[in-house]
Amino acid sequence: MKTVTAEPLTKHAFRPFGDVIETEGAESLLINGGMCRRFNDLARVEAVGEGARVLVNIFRARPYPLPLKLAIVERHPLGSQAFVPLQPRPFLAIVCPDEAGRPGTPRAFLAQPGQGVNYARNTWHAVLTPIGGEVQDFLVIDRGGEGSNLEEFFFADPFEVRLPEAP
Ligand SMILES: NC(=O)N[C@@H](O)C(=O)O
Ligand code: NI
Repeated sequence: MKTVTAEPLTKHAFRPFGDVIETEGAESLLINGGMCRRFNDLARVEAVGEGARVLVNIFRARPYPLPLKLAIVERHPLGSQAFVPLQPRPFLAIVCPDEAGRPGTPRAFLAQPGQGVNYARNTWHAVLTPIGGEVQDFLVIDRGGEGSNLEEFFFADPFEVRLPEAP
């Protein structure tokens, strides 16, 4: 089984797959008479196709044991999908480049507390992957409407996803 080792989640590294939702390095402005700082326009939300609309959801997700066996990835051709943790704990964002309509080698990004992700429309990704042993809630922003918004791919040879060795 091929091994994928998680790498730090950074805007630059994640750019080909979507957005990192975080205040670090984000443009912001003071609003409400100086009582609030708005970190603005952090992700590109897309919802296309017949009857498309943006959904705001909460996912209460169970954690996965590590190392993770990754046998399937998916993508949403009609919309983006954002995951923002509601508890400040790490999670894994696993994505693949598209290679002529099939997912290439996965890349796993370890999101730190304070980071969320937005998968760009049609980006191959693993389903929501909390780690660390506790159920975790996520605010999820994605697309509703008509038509099929899910394409799945089953790897003939699953990958093993693990965290980097402690320094
Ligand atoms: N099924 C669903 O709403 N969630 C998945 O798309 C996912 O990426 O977790
Ligand atoms: Ni998804």
